[in-house]
Amino acid sequence: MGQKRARDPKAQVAEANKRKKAVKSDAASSDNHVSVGVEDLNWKEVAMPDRMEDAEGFFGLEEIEGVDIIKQSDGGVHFKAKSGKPTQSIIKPPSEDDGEEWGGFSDEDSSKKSPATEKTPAATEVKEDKKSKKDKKKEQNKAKKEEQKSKEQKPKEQKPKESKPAQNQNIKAGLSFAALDDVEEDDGVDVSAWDGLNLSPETFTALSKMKFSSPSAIQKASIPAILDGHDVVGKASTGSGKTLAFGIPIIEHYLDKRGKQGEQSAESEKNKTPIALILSPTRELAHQLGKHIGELIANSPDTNARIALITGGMSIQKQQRQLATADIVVGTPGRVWEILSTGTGLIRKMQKIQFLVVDEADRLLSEGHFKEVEDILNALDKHQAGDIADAEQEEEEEAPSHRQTLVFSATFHKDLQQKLAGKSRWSGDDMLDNKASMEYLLKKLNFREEKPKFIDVNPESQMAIGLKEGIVECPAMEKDLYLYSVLLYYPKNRTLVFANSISAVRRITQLLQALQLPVFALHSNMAQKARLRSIERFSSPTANPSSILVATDVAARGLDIKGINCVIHYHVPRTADAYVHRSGRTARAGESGKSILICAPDEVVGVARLAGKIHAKKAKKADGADGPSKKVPLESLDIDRRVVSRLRPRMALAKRITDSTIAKEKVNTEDNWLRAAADDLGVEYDSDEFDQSKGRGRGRGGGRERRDKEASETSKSEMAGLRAELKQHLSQRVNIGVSEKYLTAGRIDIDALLRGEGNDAFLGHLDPLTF
Ligand SMILES: Nc1ncnc2c1ncn2[C@@H]1O[C@H](COP(=O)(O)OP(=O)(O)OP(=O)(O)O)[C@@H](O)[C@H]1O
Repeated sequence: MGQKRARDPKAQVAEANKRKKAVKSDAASSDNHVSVGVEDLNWKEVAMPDRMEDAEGFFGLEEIEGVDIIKQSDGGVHFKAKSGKPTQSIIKPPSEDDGEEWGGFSDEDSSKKSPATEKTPAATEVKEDKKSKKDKKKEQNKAKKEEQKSKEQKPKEQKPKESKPAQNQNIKAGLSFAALDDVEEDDGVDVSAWDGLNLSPETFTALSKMKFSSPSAIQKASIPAILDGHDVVGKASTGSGKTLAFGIPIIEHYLDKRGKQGEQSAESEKNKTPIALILSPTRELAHQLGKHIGELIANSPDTNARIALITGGMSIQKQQRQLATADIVVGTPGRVWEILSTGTGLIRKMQKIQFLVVDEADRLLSEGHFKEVEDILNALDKHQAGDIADAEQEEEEEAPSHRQTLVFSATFHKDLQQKLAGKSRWSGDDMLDNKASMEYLLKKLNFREEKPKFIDVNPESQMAIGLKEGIVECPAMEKDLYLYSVLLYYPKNRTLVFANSISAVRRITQLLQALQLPVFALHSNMAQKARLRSIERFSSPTANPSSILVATDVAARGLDIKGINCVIHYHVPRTADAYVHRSGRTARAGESGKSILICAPDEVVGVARLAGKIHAKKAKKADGADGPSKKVPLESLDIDRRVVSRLRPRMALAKRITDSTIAKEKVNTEDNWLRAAADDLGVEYDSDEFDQSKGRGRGRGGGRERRDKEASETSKSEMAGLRAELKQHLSQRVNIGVSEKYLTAGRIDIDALLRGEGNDAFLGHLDPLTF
């Protein structure tokens, strides 16, 4: 095993005398268990690469062969000769040069300077030093493979408990000395549970550093299948690690390919083709996928796979440049197609990908992305094609693909699932209706195998194990008030609130802002930078722990934000799948979390049906009988009505402020638009006249328009008055009359209030909410 270090001339001088002593005493000993310090080793200068462009990183590097590393209790490292080798073979022999100051680089091989070096027992290694770079690489690869092999053969119980696998991987051939420093600080975890998945040492190191001590069920099942070259359709609950289930095999393929090709020359770098295309339904998810796989790469020593992020809302030119040298492409279908179709030779490059990943497949293959996904798939499979004209040629039967197709989601429709699993036939006739169009795309995925491997690790439930589900019933017109109450009941919780429309997201955000809660918005009408900023502010570790993100379903899929403890459905989700994905933003990676539906009386039946559908299999199993389940999966949460009614005045004021602000914005936008139109026509614009001609205030919808107009006419001073009044309310007690405690302007810590302070009487019965 070889080691490298950065050469430090000063340290050489300082250690010279000490080294002489150590050399003498160790040379006298024939015991190969003797350990020596870093400066006692017989370091050899690393040969310069053939091409000067590759030289960066080689200057000043020295290496040594045949040593084992011994970690010291004080965190430092010592070295000993590998078993069977004498200590002398690794230590620097006493030489006249020892006391000399290092004079910088010279054309001469430093090993030639000292005749003594040539006579040492380590002379064979000096010769090895002169070997061609190619030979060295070969040896390194061989050593790496052997190391990996011996690791796999090693029975588990022989493995040390803590940190060892990471260390073993870190100290492999070819690592820089800086990486060795990392070993000392390495607080990685034992990753022996990943044994048997046939992963590279680099990936072991990365997993250890990322503290992923064991694979999740979907990772354990999918990784070997993908590494074996199968097409895989993977289904597993939200937050169960699906990204790395396909991310790890992609990186393994990258490492393998790199190992076979050796060092990338500048030329091959220019002609390089990506190995994977990962398609995601939303920009945020694409960014997250890139980040997550990027973390794996960053923690994997000597792994420089490049990721190109191809999503809307960002500079096309930059993305085109990134794509030219990318190993992995992650993107949304619209932008990916835009770039592929306008670039030169990009389609041809992309046709060589080894992996096509369709994440959140049931959404990606259905909603809104149909045309672009179809275009991309068409282009990927036209093997003789070099441009779009070819890609758009008439349909022809395509040969099975050389690439692997990996399709992942937490939810697949039953019949879609059966088709993916090859259990039912594709219908050729009805491909034009809506539902069939998804089938059409699935067929277009062009799996390389007749039946992809269908891996469903949680057939009973799509919901995460640590998730608790509750429902709060309230009058239809009081959802705002109940939302506010629930938020107050859960202080110090990072909460994601889902609404069904962009306008509702805007309104709720403003309302909660007026109530002085730390709230951010996320919807698809926001500029991309603002979207990312909202997520960043909501999720950053330094963010207020009570942060609230109000979002449309753009945030429902895939987003992995640490520390979301609670998901609130302000509007009932439109489908059972949407409920699963929304709720899946909490209770991720084995954590616990709560999902709360705020429900008007007329929504209850629909919700019960939805919940029944999701929990059907699980409930049946619990009941131990066939037929409809008797168990109600959602827990009904009672909020003390007295608390709610005390909050009502705050809410009324906050609503008036919000309605006025929104109405003003609306009137301004309308006015600006009409003014511009009148300008274009060369006529004078009079808003009152326009209102009269439009019949504002009369007929259907007139009441609403009148209210909007009135709200928009709230004067500045009236607004200031409302704000002052609200401020006063927020600072007042919401006192039921018994306790001295009160709900303050912010959000009270009810747990703290309950701890030994006897506030049940004040806040009423709170137990059901602590589900
Ligand atoms: N083996 C592991 N051990 C511990 N944590 C893991 C492991 N693999 C992944 N994670 C973590 O689990 C979280 C969820 O992973 P990921 O986003 O891949 O889930 P998912 O199954 O794709 O979820 P969704 O269906 O919502 O998209 C991430 O924070 C990730 O870092």
